[in-house]
Amino acid sequence: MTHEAVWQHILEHIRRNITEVEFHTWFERIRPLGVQEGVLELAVPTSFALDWIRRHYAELIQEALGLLGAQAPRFELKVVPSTAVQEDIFHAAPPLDAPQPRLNPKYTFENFVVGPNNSMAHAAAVAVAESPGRAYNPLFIYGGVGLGKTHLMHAVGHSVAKRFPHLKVEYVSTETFTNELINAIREDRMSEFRERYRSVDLLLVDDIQFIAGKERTQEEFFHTFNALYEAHKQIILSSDRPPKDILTLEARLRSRFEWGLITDIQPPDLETRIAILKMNAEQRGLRIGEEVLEYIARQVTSNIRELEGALMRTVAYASLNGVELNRVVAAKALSEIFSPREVEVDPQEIVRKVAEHFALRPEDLVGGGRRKEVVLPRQVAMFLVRELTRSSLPEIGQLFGGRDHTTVLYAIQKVQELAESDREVQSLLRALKERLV
Ligand SMILES: Nc1ncnc2c1ncn2[C@@H]1O[C@H](COP(=O)(O)OP(=O)(O)OP(=O)(O)O)[C@@H](O)[C@H]1O
Repeated sequence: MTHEAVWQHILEHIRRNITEVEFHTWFERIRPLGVQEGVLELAVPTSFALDWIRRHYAELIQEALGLLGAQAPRFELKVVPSTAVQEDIFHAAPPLDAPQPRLNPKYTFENFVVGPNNSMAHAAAVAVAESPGRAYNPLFIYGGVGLGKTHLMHAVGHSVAKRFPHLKVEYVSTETFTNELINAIREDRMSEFRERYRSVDLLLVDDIQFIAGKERTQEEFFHTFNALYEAHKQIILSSDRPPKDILTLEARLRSRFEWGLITDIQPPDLETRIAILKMNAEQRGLRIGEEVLEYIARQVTSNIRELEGALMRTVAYASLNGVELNRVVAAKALSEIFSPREVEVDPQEIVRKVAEHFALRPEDLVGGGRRKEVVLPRQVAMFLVRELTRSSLPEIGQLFGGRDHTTVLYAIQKVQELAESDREVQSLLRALKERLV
């Protein structure tokens, strides 16, 4: 199974470096066969393809292998005529009688790990899936990049499609909605466009923040929204921020987005990250030790897509170099993508350590209290989270009880100033950092 992880990584690199047409023509039919003594074996469908790939893409494949940490990057091509065409999950041929919504088959409720960071959003999604159009309408899910918003939306889509096969489910990104609208206007097909979106029973719209500033799209979406809402059809929207923070959004749309339930997804804590990695490894048939999983989970704290990428990179690295996957190997595999400041630090751990140092409880630091004894420790904790993790200012604000990013910025500047003028603060920060990294 590990050779497939290696190949997926190589494909990602190749895809970034060639055109879609080239990728589709030459790479989608290649199948990884295995890794023998550090050599990756690949099956291609014809000898013509073998020749072409060897002549035109060998360097690119070697480069990708090198980036994965292969010491002596090598691969071998073999002709295997029966190689099936790789099925593109998003464009799998729909059955003739029922067009399937554009849903990723992997994004189901069964594959979604529930933790304290997403339990509200998950519960709301389940409720909506059980009685679409009746529970919360619209359901508005917001949260940072790669935290599972799309996954949850698709999970509702799958569940509804299974429970209520007669209902029509449509998933669309705001970008696609906008492009389709532009094309419909240009080609004089507006009534077809309207019919398409107003005839669905469950409409899932991803990244709705991108509607900001697009007047015509807002206008059209407003009417789609009203038509569906009035007919008790379910609408689910995802965004990287709550409606009130989407600037240049028409007031009438904003208020509609706020009619139902607004729920957020926060970055997962360490335990949830480990559980996600565990599930991922199991699904791919990989057996990976607890300590390796924990190590990876400590590296990537605020983006689950990156967390999964780190797991696959680690597996690929071990496989290509023919070594057993342990903590040291994982550290080597990830050392190039994570600079030292990001290594090993979990924001929650910073809060715990700082609280412990000042003989406070972690809840005191993330809570709303403004007692003098907690103000400086909280500012120090915010400063360290900024220094030692990749959390953004709004993410830090959220971690510390939903504070505004300007408060976080103020805290960081304050500690910075103190550190420059006060030796005691300097040594405090040094001591805390040593205990954390
Ligand atoms: N709770 C979870 N359990 C299991 N996998 C998860 C979970 N949350 C996210 N993932 C996985 O993380 C990856 C990123 O998730 P997703 O694309 O849904 O994020 P997103 O919030 O929509 O990101 P973006 O802001 O980039 O659109 C996906 O592979 C998804 O399956």
